Amino acid sequence: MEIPFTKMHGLGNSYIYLNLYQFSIKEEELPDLAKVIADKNIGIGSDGLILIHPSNKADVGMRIFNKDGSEGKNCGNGLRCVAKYAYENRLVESKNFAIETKAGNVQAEVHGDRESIKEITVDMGQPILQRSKIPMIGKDKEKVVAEAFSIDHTRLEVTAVSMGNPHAVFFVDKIEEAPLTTLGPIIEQDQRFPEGINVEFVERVNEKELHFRVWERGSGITQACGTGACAAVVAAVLNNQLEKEKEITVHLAGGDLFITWAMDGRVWMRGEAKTTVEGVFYWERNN
Ligand SMILES: N[C@H](CCC[C@H](N)C(=O)O)C(=O)O
Repeated sequence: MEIPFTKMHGLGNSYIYLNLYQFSIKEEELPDLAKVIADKNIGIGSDGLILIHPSNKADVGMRIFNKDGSEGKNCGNGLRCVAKYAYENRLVESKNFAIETKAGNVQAEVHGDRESIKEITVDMGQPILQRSKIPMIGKDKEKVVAEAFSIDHTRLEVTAVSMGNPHAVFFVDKIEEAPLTTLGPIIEQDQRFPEGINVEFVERVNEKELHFRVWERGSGITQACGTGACAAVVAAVLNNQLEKEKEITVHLAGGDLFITWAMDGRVWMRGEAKTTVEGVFYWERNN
């Protein structure tokens, strides 16, 4: 099967993008396709697969699949890339339009002209803070903020935030000492998170900056995570480390994102999106 694709990334968080306005693929084939296409040896190599599809709920639709073939419900870096692709390829005419995700619609705006889009702003909506909606098991109190969380003989404090997809945020004194590779995969699968979890370690630099590293559910360490950066800023405000309404620079491994948790409760994300490769993937279903 010949599959036309575009590889794009947001701060090094790369996905293979398929334009389902051009062709279709069976639903049951998507997890296997995501695993193969994201594999650097037998596929193209990326953090996962993203579908850009016609929508009857918004101007354009996005679905995200992780490296392991599991489907996520939202993807901040993916949303910026989808917005760039949709505007450049005239799937939408306006610079400001709605994108459907499995977590609901978001509003995106591209900045710059069609030939040179500088950056994209996305209204990521309100974070979800109620334990049972993260989801996280335990006594269902309003929020999970700096809750004692022991794992693998290590005592941590977790703040849980959903941006349509679940995030466990842990504050550390020095980001370079964050136990990302040791505790990331264990926390991802911990039974306290019935649907798994994206894991972020965050260091507060000052009242307008955070350092950030992530172990993603279904993809492992990535260079950046847009929904994770939003969750980190929300968690920092909840822990009285930052204030609402200020634009925070989140320093991720792959670069900077600019996040604001506005007084009305909505989270705004601003950042780049890049196209790196266009081509055809030759998929033999048995590999
Ligand atoms: N990299 C994405 C998040 C992927 C989330 C996915 N790992 C999951 O929730 O299962 C981002 O930029 O927001």
